Amino acid sequence: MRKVVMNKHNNLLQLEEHFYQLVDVDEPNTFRNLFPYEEIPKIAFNDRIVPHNMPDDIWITDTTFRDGQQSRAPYTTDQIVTIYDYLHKLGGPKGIIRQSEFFLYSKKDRDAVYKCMERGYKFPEVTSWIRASKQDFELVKDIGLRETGILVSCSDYHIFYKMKMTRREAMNHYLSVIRECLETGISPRCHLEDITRSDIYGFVIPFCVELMKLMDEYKIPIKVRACDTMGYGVNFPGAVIPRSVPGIIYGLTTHAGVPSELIEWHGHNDFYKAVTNSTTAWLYGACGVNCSLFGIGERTGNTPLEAMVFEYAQLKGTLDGMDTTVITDLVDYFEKDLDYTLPSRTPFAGKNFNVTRAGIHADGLLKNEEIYNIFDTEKFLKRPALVSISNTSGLAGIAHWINSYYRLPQERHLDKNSELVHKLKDWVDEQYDEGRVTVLTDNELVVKITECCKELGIIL
Ligand SMILES: CC(C)C(=O)C(=O)O
Repeated sequence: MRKVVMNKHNNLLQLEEHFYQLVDVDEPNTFRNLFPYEEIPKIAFNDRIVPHNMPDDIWITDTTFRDGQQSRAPYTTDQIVTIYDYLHKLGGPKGIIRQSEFFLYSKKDRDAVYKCMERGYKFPEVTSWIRASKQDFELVKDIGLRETGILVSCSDYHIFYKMKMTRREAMNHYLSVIRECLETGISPRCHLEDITRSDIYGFVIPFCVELMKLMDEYKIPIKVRACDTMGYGVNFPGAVIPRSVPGIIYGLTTHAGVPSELIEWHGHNDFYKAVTNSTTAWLYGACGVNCSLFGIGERTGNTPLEAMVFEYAQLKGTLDGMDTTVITDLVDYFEKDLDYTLPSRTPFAGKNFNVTRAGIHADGLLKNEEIYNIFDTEKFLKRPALVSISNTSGLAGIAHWINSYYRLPQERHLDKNSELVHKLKDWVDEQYDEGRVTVLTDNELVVKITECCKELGIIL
């Protein structure tokens, strides 16, 4: 079959014989050159450069209640509904957080779905994740959902070792399940598990070509979720597939003909690349990136949803109505109600993400907050830039701590010449001279400041 490939401006990119046939190998291709197992995985380059192709509309989808919940104690129904409310508010009226996926396994799972649907929000749309069986497709339909996720693992690790099938058998099996889903009138979202260890041209593209044929036949959208299950994806220009995120997205759009709006990237953070890989997927043609709140997900976690909110704003130059302050409300909710404390250095969310310690930095912060703060964190996250007090804080750091902790208006700001600041600095130095090795807590500082204020006859 001949295949004409155009870009979005209708220019002819390629005219080629369409020969992406399934390569039905006898032995699994485990890409031992890239994944030797007894050695650290390798990143190889062929220097093939893929063009940027960011869709005009990009969005975030959420897996807090699916991949997220898989890796922690289950949320109660009320907790799910509360988090769902927050996601709705965070995503804003344009629904930048477009969908959220839910298990349907137990009555409790289904109750949560009903309660979230009762909210009547357009966004995030409630979608499901099920065992791929006729009975479950009927369940999805009965509940009133439009789309469901189906597992279609695509690497030979899964096909040969887990499913004990050949590629042909796996593909036929997946296609018959997807056909069954379409027969029920439900739109399938195909989770291509372990895509970054799969044979892209020998399995993934031929399979997706078949999916696109089914989509044509049934006139029901079929989504392709590219799952970087083990976090092996890389975004470096010229890296080889299957590790290359640009290469995978290019293959899906250009060779399998999957439209951008039907492609999602699902990343994991095993090599610290979940965020950049997701941004890369956007840049090279996927409309959706699938994320979980605070990155809570299997092992090292998924792409943190809050990070992609800020990636979105940086790429698009606008938040498009997203309310970023909700991120701080969610942090408080997770800490107070779910007893989940985020690592203190977690970007945008951890206790210390915008806390400066060293005296010399605090001095800069005091002169102009922009020197050591990433953006107006008070405006966007209700989190003013802070300095914490330790042996390296210096007078400026102490002055800044008092100004921000007591929220003193600009005209009452203390500077490093203030008597109170000097008194406190003497006390802080004493603490560390006596061998203290930890940072001073807010409470300790407040007690000491109250005492000093009394002595000096000052009211803050
Ligand atoms: C189970 C699959 C779909 C997944 O979440 C992943 O690949 O990370």
